[in-house]
Amino acid sequence: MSMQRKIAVLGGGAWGTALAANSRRAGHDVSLFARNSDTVSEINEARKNSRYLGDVILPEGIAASADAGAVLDQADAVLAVIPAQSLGKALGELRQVIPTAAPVVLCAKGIEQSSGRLMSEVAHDALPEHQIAVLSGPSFAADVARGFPTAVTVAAGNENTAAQLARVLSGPAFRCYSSVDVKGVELGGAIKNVLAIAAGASTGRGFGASAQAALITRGFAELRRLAKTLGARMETIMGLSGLGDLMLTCSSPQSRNYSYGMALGRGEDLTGRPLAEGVATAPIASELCRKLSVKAPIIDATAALLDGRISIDEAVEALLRRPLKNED
Ligand SMILES: NC(=O)C1=CN([C@@H]2O[C@H](COP(=O)(O)OP(=O)(O)OC[C@H]3O[C@@H](n4cnc5c(N)ncnc54)[C@H](OP(=O)(O)O)[C@@H]3O)[C@@H](O)[C@H]2O)C=CC1
Ligand SMILES: O=C(CO)COP(=O)(O)O
Repeated sequence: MSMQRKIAVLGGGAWGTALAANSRRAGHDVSLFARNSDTVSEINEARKNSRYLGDVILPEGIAASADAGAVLDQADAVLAVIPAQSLGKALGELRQVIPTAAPVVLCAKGIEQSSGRLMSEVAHDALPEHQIAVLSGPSFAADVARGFPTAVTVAAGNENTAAQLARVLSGPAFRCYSSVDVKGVELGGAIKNVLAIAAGASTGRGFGASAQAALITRGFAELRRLAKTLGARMETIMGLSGLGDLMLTCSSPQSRNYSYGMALGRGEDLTGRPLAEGVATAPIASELCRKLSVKAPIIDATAALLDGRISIDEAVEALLRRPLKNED
């Protein structure tokens, strides 16, 4: 059986375009829905998406369109690459035109601020008759768009669906591992963005590498606690979509969340910056932890910092002054 499929990508930003490029390199028929007509023409005519991916040249044959119905027609799999806070509304609007046989792979990393729902919960509510999967892991769009080696995890509740999607979405330099732990995979992606803002803020404020390592490690403990409480598997949290993505995002200014944190730490103007999903996820992640009685002082401090309730120095002082405890 030929592995060639029709892959429909929803979202013409950095990650949607990079995943379209990867799917094309994997030999699929690829169509991409972008709502911006300049993005559509540039992808079709110049094989570029300069607004989001600079001068990266995309593979031939990605068919971009602002007509979602045409993009989704006959699709075998759908990659939903719309930011977390807009995903529910967008999927609800597209429900009638997403083929019910096509699994919908969620690629956004975040928690819906208005409801506290994880992306899979948002999608199940918007598309109750579709199979939902998630793709997450350490993967900068620019790296994937350029065809640099990358590994991610694809999770679906059904083991065969996850394995099939991993086969279909893997490309020459893009290796997908499969998992049935949907919640674990999406939690890692959502929480690492919050922790990356904290790590970036620490760096931007001028604290050293030791502070950064402490924040990442203790932030990871908060992710583990939350994941355990929500029934995710620890192996997932220790894997690509958890620890792997945390390491990547908390250590590179290529990350928009980390660089947002750096700008915050330096006291720079934060208006007009690129998407940093952790900004919207931090307050709801903090609230979720509070509701579940999960101790998450770094997530809480990041939410308070973003909200302007405390300064970085006050946040650090409060973290350091907590009663001494066992390292668990
Ligand atoms: N960039 C990366 O390296 C990675 C990103 N991700 C995740 O992928 C998600 C998307 O990120 P990314 O692509 O980088 O973000 P970008 O900001 O680069 O692009 C977002 C895209 O989504 C479009 N969009 C927003 N709302 C809607 C909507 N309602 N309907 C249709 N399109 C919409 C925007 O359209 P317009 O251009 O018209 O504004 C834009 O093209 C995020 O959750 C991110 O965390 C995951 C892994 C890697
Ligand atoms: O999710 C990502 C890498 O895995 C991209 O991170 P940023 O959204 O912070 O750029």
